[in-house]
Amino acid sequence: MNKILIIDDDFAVQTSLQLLLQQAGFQVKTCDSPAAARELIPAYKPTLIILDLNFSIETSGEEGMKALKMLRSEFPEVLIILLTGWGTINLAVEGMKLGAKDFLTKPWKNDHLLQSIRTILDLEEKTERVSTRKKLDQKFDFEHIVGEDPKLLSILETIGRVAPTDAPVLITGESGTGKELIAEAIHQNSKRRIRPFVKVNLGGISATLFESELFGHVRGAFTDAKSDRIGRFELANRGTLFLDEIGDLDLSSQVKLLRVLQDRTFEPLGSSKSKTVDVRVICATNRNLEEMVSQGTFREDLFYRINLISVKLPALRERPIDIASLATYFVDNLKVIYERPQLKISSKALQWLQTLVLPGNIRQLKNLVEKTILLSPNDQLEITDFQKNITQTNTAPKSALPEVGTLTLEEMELLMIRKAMSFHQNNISRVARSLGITRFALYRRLEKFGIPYSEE
Ligand SMILES: Nc1ncnc2c1ncn2[C@@H]1O[C@H](COP(=O)(O)OP(=O)(O)OP(=O)(O)O)[C@@H](O)[C@H]1O
Repeated sequence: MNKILIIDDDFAVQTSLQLLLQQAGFQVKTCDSPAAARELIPAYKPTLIILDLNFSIETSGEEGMKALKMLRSEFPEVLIILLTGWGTINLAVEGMKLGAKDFLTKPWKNDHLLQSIRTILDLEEKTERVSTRKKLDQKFDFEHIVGEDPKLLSILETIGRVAPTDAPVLITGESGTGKELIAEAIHQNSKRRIRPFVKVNLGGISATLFESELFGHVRGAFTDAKSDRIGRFELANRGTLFLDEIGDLDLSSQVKLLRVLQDRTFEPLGSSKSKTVDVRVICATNRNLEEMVSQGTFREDLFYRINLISVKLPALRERPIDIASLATYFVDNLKVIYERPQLKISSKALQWLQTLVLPGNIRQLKNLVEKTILLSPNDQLEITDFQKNITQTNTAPKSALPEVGTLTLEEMELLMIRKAMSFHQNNISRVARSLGITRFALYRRLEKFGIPYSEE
């Protein structure tokens, strides 16, 4: 049984938490100071500690932070959840940086607290690593997600593991890398799957629209509000809310979002009646939120609230081994839709597709395949069929170097190797010669980038 220790100098808080957690099946002890906790922990060996940051002797929270530092350094294996008031939420953010697993604001909601504890314990327990696609498919439902690149497999492993918990997930990655697909897969593999998956695109949304869209409004709340409207939070109740382009949200909306994520309550625009919801939140963005936090354009507390788990999807150019299976998958789907059962891609064309620079990632590859199918009368699609549908900017740079900042040196190296492989039809000696390296050095790089080859 998991053991919990509550550290709080308020007797009322101690008893109410103890009662709640015991009823939920945990073994619980309480103490009223960090010093007492230090005595107790070695013998009691709690799995998780709930630490109140605001001891009543002083309200700045400094005492609580000192306690957290002590606990992290002396008992690093114990999981810690912080309790804090709204006034000191910045301390909780500092606490997350020091290794606390989550923070809750007072007054806490019992079910929210229990959910947070269970999620954190669950995540700690299931650390088993699965490595092959086959194994993952036996355990989870990733039906529409194609790919075997190790970077993708490790992402699928993570989302499979966290899907059943209520942990918020932040998905980052360039446009078209499959963020929405991953969000859907998390929902699909969770116990919320029979409930709604609601998507909201926050890109370019104004502050008023944000409120009425997410929280709903009552009739007359503003000039155009002719009738009541249910917000997306309520629609997603007991399901999953997918907030796309979270990095585009303005600061005043960020604070409103933080409140509802903290308290799980909100008021529709124009209403004073609070509503409570049970929603799992998944966010996505192609922006760098950490950088935005340091520039002050994204709230740090919101950042910590939404990314208990974060996954970064690789760009398609970082997982070229999946290009062939993705293209084949799109053809297999489209041949049914367009009633052309004989459609396929020649192996030369599949190899050629792997040499393309596709800044629009999987979406661009999908569009290219579809356009080619629509415009080509042939059942076997060849390089020339694809070439007609791809604009110059999409193909590998021919003479000029790409813009600074668009590619790293390593990505450039990978592109040049792929281009040379394609040009010399995988003849290793010629490829090595054209790149000015030895065959041995080329093999090493082919291994590193996971480019298939046959030894000479
Ligand atoms: N691994 C994959 N297997 C099959 N199809 C995929 C895969 N990843 C993405 N796709 C397809 O590529 C298209 C783009 O994916 P998606 O919309 O999820 O990307 P995104 O990262 O959310 O893009 P944006 O940032 O522009 O919103 C979709 O049609 C999706 O079904």
